[in-house]
Amino acid sequence: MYLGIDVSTQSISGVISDSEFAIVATASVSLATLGFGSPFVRNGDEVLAPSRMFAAALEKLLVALVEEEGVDLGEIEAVSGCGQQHGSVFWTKGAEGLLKNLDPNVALAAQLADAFALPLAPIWMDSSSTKWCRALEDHVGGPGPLANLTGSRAYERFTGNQIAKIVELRNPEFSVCERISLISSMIPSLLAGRYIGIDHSDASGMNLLDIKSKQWVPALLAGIAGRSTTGDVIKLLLGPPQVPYMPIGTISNYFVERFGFSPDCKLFPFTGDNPSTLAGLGISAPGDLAISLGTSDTAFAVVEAAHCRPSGGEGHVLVNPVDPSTFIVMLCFKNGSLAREAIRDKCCFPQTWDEFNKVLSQTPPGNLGYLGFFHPDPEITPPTAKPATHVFAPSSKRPITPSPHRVPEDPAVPHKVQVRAVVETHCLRLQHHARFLGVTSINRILVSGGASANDSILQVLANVFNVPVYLVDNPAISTNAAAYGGCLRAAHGLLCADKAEQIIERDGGVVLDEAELAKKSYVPYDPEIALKVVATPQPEYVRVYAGMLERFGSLEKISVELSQNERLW
Ligand SMILES: Nc1ncnc2c1ncn2[C@@H]1O[C@H](COP(=O)(O)OP(=O)(O)O)[C@@H](O)[C@H]1O
Ligand SMILES: O=C(CO)[C@@H](O)[C@H](O)COP(=O)(O)O
Repeated sequence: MYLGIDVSTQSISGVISDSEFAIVATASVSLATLGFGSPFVRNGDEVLAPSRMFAAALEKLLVALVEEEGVDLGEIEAVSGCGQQHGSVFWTKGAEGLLKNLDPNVALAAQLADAFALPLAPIWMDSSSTKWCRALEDHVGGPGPLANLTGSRAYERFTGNQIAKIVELRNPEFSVCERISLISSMIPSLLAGRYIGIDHSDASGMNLLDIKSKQWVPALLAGIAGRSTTGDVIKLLLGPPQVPYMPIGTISNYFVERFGFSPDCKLFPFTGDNPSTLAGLGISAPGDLAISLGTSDTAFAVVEAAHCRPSGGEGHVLVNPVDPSTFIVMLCFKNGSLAREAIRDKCCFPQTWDEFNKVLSQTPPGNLGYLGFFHPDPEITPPTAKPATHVFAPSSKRPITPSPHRVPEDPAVPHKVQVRAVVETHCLRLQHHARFLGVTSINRILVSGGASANDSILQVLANVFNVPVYLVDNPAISTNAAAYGGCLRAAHGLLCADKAEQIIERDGGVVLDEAELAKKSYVPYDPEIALKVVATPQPEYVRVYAGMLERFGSLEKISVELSQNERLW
């Protein structure tokens, strides 16, 4: 059996599959139930999470699999998984010693009370590093050169810029740091009982990795080091980037003794949650667009290397963790589920998704000409510096709302209009910005994430994109696509390791082309077998949305300008 684990923004999930990838068990634990309060803390533009919470989450997940699902973890042959992207973990001096000597009789998080130089570390929602973003871009000649090298212009949540900020503002804490992990490399480090490197794919979300050579870029490491440290020190703190599909060792004694894992259970690098979802949904075909409607809304697709054209504009190019001969292109919107929830809780009674859908059905597609932008958090795509809410009446280019910061209370914007506006805007922005990904034609959309359970939202998505929307026809997978990707990647890694061994035995010390090996060993899970269509385009409404796209683009620009410049109010 394989175990896939996903540590995302609001929960940790585990999926166990058999060797044919059929689901054996699943479990999920809300991060809000672990005794750390909310899974993240907002402090102005900073958004931070307690690193120790992720250790507590791993423990609670394994307890749930054993005690509630009755799984014998001794049957797990290999483990892989993923984490919310970009979030960092700053281990303090001596922390690896703690990992190596964990006492199986004591809970994991309790033993890591002194393990972190920064008990609270930035996660992907943090937008506080703008100054360091501009400095890094300047350091290499601007956003274009940085994007051509790393796949993205400088983004606030990208870990390199967050490290630069910590080097400058938190130097006493930084100076006692012995290792920097991403959340995705922290979890396998816990499982292995030693530090595990950051995989190529999640490393592409740091503004530090050359996505073609898959090495840290010395000039960028020096750029984030500032005056108080050096690029070489940061390189040591990050450790070498990790090949995503090669084994990293076996599980540590702590997990063998405490949870009954086999000492032979193999570990493979964890990756980012979006790349892992790509693996879980089996996205490899041209024309497939994955849309994840989790805390963030993201859209991503696979592109051939030849078509990968980072330009310093929108979106990201990431290394593909299952096929290194291709890349992933991705867009991320920060105001996804939490913005929809805010409108639901304000406009719907009872505050349920069923009621939300009922209210949505009270207005026609096109919302009688109303369009609304709801950003309780500063947005990533397109970037805004402040939270803002703007609702535009039909034909108007000036928002109705009197305050840029609050969801409008104005009776001129009925609740049902706001409900439709948040859904339509979220779908229109995906369509509008997907054009910049370089994905030439989209034939179908595969959805995942919490809101993919909502057929009414998916119907709007199908009408806006004018393509059918598919869901994996198994709720255990569709609600856990990122964790399921961990099972598939663990199997892929085992195959790569076996092939590597055969080649060495057959040919003696041949130099392995690991990328070629990965491609040959990658048998994408065949999604055709298990996919179901959940929404098909309705021609009369497709026309309505096609007619709204241009206005959407110009109103989005106005909304961004207004939110940058409060004086207008
Ligand atoms: N039926 C639904 N309709 C719309 N949104 C939903 C529905 N069910 C869950 N959600 C949203 O899904 C979000 C959680 O999604 P999930 O993918 O689990 O998040 P993450 O992976 O970021 O932790 C919640 O914030 C919730 O608002
Ligand atoms: O920042 C990004 C991607 O670049 C986010 O998509 C995070 O990876 C969080 O994912 P979810 O918890 O919303 O799935």
